[in-house]
Amino acid sequence: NSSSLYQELNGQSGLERLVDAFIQEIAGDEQIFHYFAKSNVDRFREGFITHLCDVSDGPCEYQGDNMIDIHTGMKINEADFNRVVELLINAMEAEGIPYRTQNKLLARLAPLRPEIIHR
Ligand code: HEM
Repeated sequence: NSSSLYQELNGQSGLERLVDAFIQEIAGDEQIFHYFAKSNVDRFREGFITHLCDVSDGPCEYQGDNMIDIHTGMKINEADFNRVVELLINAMEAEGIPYRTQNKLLARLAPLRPEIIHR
């Protein structure tokens, strides 16, 4: 299969729509929103889009801080990590991304978990 995950996610405009839907999910979630209460949404949006573009083999190189540095001090537990994954799945559902494609993206994000929780 020569088509990249980035293409399956409908490229740059698809990632922009996905991250906008993800931000909506976060904004409406009592369990998670407080983490982002003082964050710059535009910066998060740009960084998260570029990071997803990079991990899905798109034409981007994420040059932001690494996952450990960004999430250090947040003390994210497994339940909250899992909730954020759920919010991302909700966003992918809302965007009509096929189940198989959803799972491919989740499989690329799952290995990052130890860099994000208990920091
Ligand atoms: C696989 C899961 C995750 C990935 C790939 C990820 C990735 C990222 C990236 C790329 C950014 C930086 C955007 C930028 O400024 O360049 C970011 C920021 C952030 N992440 Fe995560 N994240 C994940 C899970 C989580 C979880 C579970 C939480 C909280 C429960 C969280 C909370 C935050 C917050 C609050 C920021 C903004 C920090 C700031 O204001 O500068 N993240 N994340």
